[in-house]
Amino acid sequence: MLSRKELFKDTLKKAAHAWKRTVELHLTEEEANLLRLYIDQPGYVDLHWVMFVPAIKGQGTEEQQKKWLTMAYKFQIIGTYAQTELGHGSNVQGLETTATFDPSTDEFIMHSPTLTSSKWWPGGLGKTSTHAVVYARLITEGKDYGIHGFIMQLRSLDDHSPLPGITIGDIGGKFGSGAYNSMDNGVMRLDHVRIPRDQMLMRLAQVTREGKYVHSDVPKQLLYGTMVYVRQTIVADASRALSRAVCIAVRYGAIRKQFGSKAGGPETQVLNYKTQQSRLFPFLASAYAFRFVGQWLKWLYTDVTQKLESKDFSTLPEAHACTAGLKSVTTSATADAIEECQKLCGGHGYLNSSGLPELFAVNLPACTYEGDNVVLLLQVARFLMKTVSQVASGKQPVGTTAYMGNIQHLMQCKSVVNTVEDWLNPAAIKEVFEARALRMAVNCAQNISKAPSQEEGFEAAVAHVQLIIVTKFIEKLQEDILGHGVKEQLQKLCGIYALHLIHKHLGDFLSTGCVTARQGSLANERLGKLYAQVRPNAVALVDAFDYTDHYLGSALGRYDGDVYSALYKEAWKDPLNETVVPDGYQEHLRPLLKQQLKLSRL
Ligand SMILES: CCCCCCCCCCCCCCC/C=C/C(=O)SCCNC(=O)CCNC(=O)[C@H](O)C(C)(C)COP(=O)(O)OP(=O)(O)OC[C@H]1O[C@@H](n2cnc3c(N)ncnc32)[C@H](O)[C@@H]1OP(=O)(O)O
Ligand SMILES: Cc1cc2nc3c(=O)[nH]c(=O)nc-3n(C[C@H](O)[C@H](O)[C@H](O)COP(=O)(O)OP(=O)(O)OC[C@H]3O[C@@H](n4cnc5c(N)ncnc54)[C@H](O)[C@@H]3O)c2cc1C
Repeated sequence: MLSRKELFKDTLKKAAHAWKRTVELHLTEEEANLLRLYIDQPGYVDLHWVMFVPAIKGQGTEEQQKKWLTMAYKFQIIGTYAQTELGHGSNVQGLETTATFDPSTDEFIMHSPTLTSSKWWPGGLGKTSTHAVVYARLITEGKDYGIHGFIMQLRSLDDHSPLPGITIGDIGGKFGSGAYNSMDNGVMRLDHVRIPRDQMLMRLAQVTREGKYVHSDVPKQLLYGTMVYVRQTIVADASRALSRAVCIAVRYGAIRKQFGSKAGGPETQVLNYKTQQSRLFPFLASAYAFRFVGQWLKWLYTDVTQKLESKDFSTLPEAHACTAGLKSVTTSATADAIEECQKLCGGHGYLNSSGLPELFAVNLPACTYEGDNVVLLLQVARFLMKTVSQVASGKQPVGTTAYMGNIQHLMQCKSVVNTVEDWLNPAAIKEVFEARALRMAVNCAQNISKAPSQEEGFEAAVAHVQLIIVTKFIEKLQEDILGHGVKEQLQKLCGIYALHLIHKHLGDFLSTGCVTARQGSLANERLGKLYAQVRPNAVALVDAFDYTDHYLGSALGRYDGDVYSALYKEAWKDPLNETVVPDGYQEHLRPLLKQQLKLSRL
């Protein structure tokens, strides 16, 4: 119910309080992250910690890190990540902002040469950030060396006014009433702003005092390293958002009753309807699947980072493909699922008090930021095409593409599934997912030489990423899992996750010959049985997410199930209910009613 200005100020207040508590309680970095996570309101601090600091860590020299991170860690400066422009977001190489080296003063001149080169979108840029890592085309000795990162001070540290030559503001209201409107996404134009040479982030490349451009021995793709880091964290965000929506829809489904009353008996809980289960339980399974794959991705990222530190860059392409692909598949699935959860809750799901509209509006842009999901899947396709060609030339693939080394078998194998129970076998499931992913990638690679098809590459990428998620779920179940019966429940969810994908993408599985129509129908039968088996534990499986009512923010998802009183109470809090007769009655309603009354008497 807050206006945009009030909402923004509220975000500043919360962020300042969280920082105060972080310092007072000597929180570790991980604890401070959790605190920000549970504040649960997008704000400038996200960009500061999640992008500005990592960009300097990844692209700055040791000296630069020492200088800037010391201030950033103490919040003496607030930073953002200013990459996207009005004219270009996905195509990073198409950015237009220039950083021209002037050897006479040992400075870079930062400039926005066109309207489309205005920086546009960076979070916190609009009203808050004092500094930014700005991405611009480096020009020295008359030559354009492409996009590089530069640290710029944007606002005075005394009175917060923009520095000379910098025009800066907020880009305006966004989707939803609250949601991302707490964030001051900004616009910025630069008019020949001078910065010292040593504010170019120089780990990847340097410009000497004389203006010579010098490459480092690290790959230039590390320029994109911050995005890899954030994409990895977004997978965990997606799993969290999805589990919140599912928690609301499952709990409400157990409370809501419609039809089915015979001879005055109780009506049916909507969660017992098969159609409700087949729409909702795949989301429950996905929430767990995304959590496990998110944990694995965090491990992968840490492993790659350690390798990079010792100058081993071999796993960078795989890390890029995994983070891009998983960010894309999990955020798209999550946005779709939250929207569907709204429908699963019927009319009440459409109320703000259900918590679902806000959850949807906050998570929808994750499909776009940190890389548009389609663009990112096309990157995965590019990686797969390269891997297929390496396999063809005898190279043994590793990591998440290791399965491609089994090409002889996977290109011609037939699924062993013969009964409904056979679909309980993780090896049988894994084999059909591997065969589908490989055959789609190989078909795409073969067709590329004839007529390049983006869609084919996109579909192959989706199949590969789904295989990763299924595989990581199966691997998770091979670990020791505490708690009586917990593993059995997770096995059922793993089955639901995999089989619902077979159901959804049956066309792929059939057309690549991985399963027959009969096997497809056995998978559906198995899926129906799994839904029935999960139903008794569905509420416990969402309670296990351990969300407080406060964090869930939903009248429908309350732990105590007292949904109707909560909805009723929430309704009365609406500002429209502050007066019995609404504002506007005297000016607009009363004259109208009186007029009609007069007319009817004529
Ligand atoms: C931790 C807890 C926190 C708790 C707090 C809770 C809060 C949570 C907050 C979450 C915060 C989220 C905030 C979001 C704010 C949003 C920020 C942004 O959106 S920033 C802007 C993001 N922009 C993008 O993502 C742009 C997308 N575009 C690209 O990445 C690239 O342009 C492209 C990859 C699409 C194309 O690159 P380009 O160089 O033009 O083309 P190529 O395709 O030829 O690629 C060349 C070569 O490089 C490889 N490559 C590409 N990207 C990477 C990479 N990232 N890493 C490694 N390698 C990469 C590519 O594969 C090619 O390799 P090759 O061998 O030649 O095939
Ligand atoms: C809430 C939010 C916060 C953001 N925060 C920041 C930030 O802090 N810092 C920052 O720098 N940026 C930020 N961004 C910008 C964001 O990174 C870009 O919007 C994103 O990278 C997508 O780029 P675009 O907007 O140029 O989309 P476009 O690339 O213009 O996409 C438009 C359409 O074209 C399609 N398309 C584009 N290229 C291709 C292709 N090669 N093949 C097929 N289809 C294609 C896309 O799929 C999409 O459907 C933010 C964006 C949002 C929404």
